[in-house]
Amino acid sequence: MAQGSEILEDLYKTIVSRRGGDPDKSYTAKLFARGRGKIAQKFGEESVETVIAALSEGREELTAESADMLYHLLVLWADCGVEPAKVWAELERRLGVSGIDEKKSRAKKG
Ligand SMILES: N=c1c2ncn([C@@H]3O[C@H](COP(=O)(O)OP(=O)(O)OP(=O)(O)O)[C@@H](O)[C@H]3O)c2ncn1[C@@H]1O[C@H](COP(=O)(O)O)[C@@H](O)[C@H]1O
Repeated sequence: MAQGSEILEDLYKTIVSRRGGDPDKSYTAKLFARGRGKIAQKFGEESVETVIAALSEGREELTAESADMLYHLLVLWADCGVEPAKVWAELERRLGVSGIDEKKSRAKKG
């Protein structure tokens, strides 16, 4: 099975390729045509559905809702021109930095 990041990179490429496509043939093209507000709204809805699945449904539902949420997040990144590699780099930069320590250093700065 492909690595998670490879799947997300491939999906991102597919999503970008749908820009300007036929909204009757591609759900992604339909989302792009409806604009960033709609894409962000769909991501928000899928995020809430993921929370509901985690709190009151089973692992299968949580898995499916997580996939919906990730797909819509990638459409949002594509619409905003954020490449997945940028996000991987940010996550890599944070590797080994405790979230607790990072928050403390922010409090000192502020
Ligand atoms: N991973 C996904 C994916 N996950 C969810 N969805 C679609 O997201 C939609 C969510 O349904 P909703 O009823 O919530 O959304 P909606 O119909 O816009 O509802 P409203 O907001 O209009 O009320 C469904 O049509 C799902 O099929 C996805 N559509 C596409 N992909 C991937 O994107 C690729 C390209 O898809 P197309 O652009 O459709 O060719 C596919 O091969 C998949 O790999």
